[in-house]
Amino acid sequence: MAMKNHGIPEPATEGALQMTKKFFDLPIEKKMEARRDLQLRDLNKSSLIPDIIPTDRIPNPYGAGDMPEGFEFGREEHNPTGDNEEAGAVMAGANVWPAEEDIPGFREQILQYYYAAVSLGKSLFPIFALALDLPETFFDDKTQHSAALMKLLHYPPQTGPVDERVIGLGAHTDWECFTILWQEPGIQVLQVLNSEKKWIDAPPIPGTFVINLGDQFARWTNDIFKSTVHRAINRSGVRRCSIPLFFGTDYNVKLEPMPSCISPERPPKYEVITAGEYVKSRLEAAYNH
Ligand SMILES: O=C(O)CCC(=O)C(=O)O
Ligand SMILES: [Fe+2]
Repeated sequence: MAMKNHGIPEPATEGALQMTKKFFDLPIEKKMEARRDLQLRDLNKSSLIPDIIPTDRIPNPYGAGDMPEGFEFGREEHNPTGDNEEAGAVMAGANVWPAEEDIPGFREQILQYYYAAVSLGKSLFPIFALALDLPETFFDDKTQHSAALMKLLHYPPQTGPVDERVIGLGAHTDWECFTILWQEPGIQVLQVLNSEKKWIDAPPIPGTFVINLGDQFARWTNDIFKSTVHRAINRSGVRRCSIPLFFGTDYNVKLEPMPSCISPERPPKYEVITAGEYVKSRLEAAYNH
C-alpha cells in the first residue's frame, strides 16, 4: 500500500537520496570500509549480521541477476536490549559509517531521515492495533527497543537478456512487522504479487512511501495481515536507489496469534516463536545456504 500525508518533508528524502548516490559513487575500497559485518567480526560479535555489499538478505531463487549494493545501519545505541548480548548483536550491532572526509555530511543527513522515518513507523503501530480490534496502546510496551534497520540500496541498470533469471532482488517477503520503503522518483523497479498471483508494478508515487507488511506481523496476526510478496528488477537503463526501513518488534516478544485473529475456522497457523529468534532463524537460513 502507498502512504501519503506522512509528515516527512521532501527535502529529507531528497537529501537522503543525494547522499545515497554519493555513497555508491565512492570507490569500492571506501564502501568496503563501511561494512558492518567485518566490524562486528572484529569485535568478536555475531557473524550473523548480513553482508553489506552486496545485499543478499534472501537467497535469490534465480541467482543470476545483478544484486543491488546496500549500506545498512540501525539505531545508534549499542545493544539496546542491555542484558541480552545476543539480542543486541542480532537486532542492533554497531553502525559503521564511511569516513566523514570521504563523504561530508553523510551520517548527519542519513540519520536525520532515519529518525524521521523511525518516528513515522512508531506512529503506525496504534493504527495497526486499531485495525486488529486491539487497544491503541497494544504495541507500546512491545516496541520499546524494536529493531529499525535501514538500508540504502543501489540497483545498477540490468543489462543483457530480459528474462526471469535476470532479477535484481528476487521474490521475497520482508521478515519484520512492516517496511517503510522510499523509492527514487521516476524509475519503475518494484513489483508486488497481487491476490491473483500476478506481478504488478508498484511505481514510485511522488510524496508517498510504500508500506509492505512483513512476516513478524503475518505470524502474529495468524495471516490476517499477509506479508507482501515483492521483487525489484531494474530494467530502466539507469541506476536506481531505494531506502527501506524494516520495522520489527522487541526481541523477546512472543509472536503468539492475537485473540482477534484466531477462531475455530482460523486455527493458529504458525508455531509460536519470539520476534528475535524468528529474525535470527531467517538470517541463518539465508546465510548458511
Ligand atoms: O528496492 C526496492 O524497491 C525493494 C527493496 C526490498 O524489498 C528489500 O530490501 O527488502
Ligand atoms: Fe523487501
